[in-house]
Amino acid sequence: MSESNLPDYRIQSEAVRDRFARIKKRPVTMEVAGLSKTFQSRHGTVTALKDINLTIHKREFVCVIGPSGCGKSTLIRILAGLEQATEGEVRLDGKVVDKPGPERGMVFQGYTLFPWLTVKKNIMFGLIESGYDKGTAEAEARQWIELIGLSRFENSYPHQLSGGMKQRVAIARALANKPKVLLMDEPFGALDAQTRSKMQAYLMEIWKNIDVTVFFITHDLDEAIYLADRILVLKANPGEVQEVIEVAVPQPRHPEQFLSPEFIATKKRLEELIHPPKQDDDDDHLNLVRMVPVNDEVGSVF
Ligand SMILES: Nc1ncnc2c1ncn2[C@@H]1O[C@H](COP(=O)(O)OP(=O)(O)OP(=O)(O)O)[C@@H](O)[C@H]1O
Repeated sequence: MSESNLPDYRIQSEAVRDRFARIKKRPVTMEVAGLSKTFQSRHGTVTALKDINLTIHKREFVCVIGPSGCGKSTLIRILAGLEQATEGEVRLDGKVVDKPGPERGMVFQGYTLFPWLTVKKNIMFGLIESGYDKGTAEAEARQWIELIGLSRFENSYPHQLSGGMKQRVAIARALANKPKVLLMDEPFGALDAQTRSKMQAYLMEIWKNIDVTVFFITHDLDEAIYLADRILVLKANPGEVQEVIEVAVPQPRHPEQFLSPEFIATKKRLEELIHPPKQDDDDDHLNLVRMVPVNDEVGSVF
């Protein structure tokens, strides 16, 4: 499809409009209000986040995208309660977040499973911590292991699993505690392309069946469009909201939609926001100096 034939990325079909209207009527799960974060470093003050405002409704899937250094990880760490805001606040069901809590599950890129525990015991760990007796925790863990299709591996250790399997266990472990919000920081970033797309489809499938709100950071534009109801686009220096996009691609999502006009139009918009055309005065061009003479190529065109 040529660019001139693309629809405006903001145009929604009636079904998509209705879906967003329904989402907005749901209760607010998480609210980010006037959030700013500065760090003091050797080079001075870094404004990692500046005046971020966002309201996320129950069972919404929000993706965050932006160039390196725009504050994505800082934002998710503040939502997790691992980092404190300099200004503003985060509220979960109306309560201010100031420390980690069981109502927020986390899945990060590095496999955060306990290497010395089996799949089953990794999933049981949080359940026992939150007061389940061993028998109930074990029964609950088994249900999750079945749901993620790893029953044959319940007694395996993380090093015996592939990257995709480890992330499935990490997701199950986070969801077993029945969090209200699942915070995911580039959870599939370390996976090869094929495993990554399987994991995306798989996460969609789980999310359809579970009452959880998802906040998901990614560098991958296709991943953001495929997964998200809304995409929060940040810019760097300082980390500010550029745009919040309601994805016009209908739900439920399926891989054929990657070629749909709405998908391509949204991707084009994200590319414009994240990789704007270079200005002449940009100072990040390569300054290549030939270090050794390559006489046979002088004047040649290659
Ligand atoms: N503990 C810290 N001390 C000082 N500066 C920090 C600290 N943590 C983050 N920063 C700075 O804050 C800004 C945002 O960092 P952050 O890691 O949140 O960005 P990001 O969007 O997640 O980056 P990437 O996509 O590369 O992971 C960067 O300029 C970073 O150098």
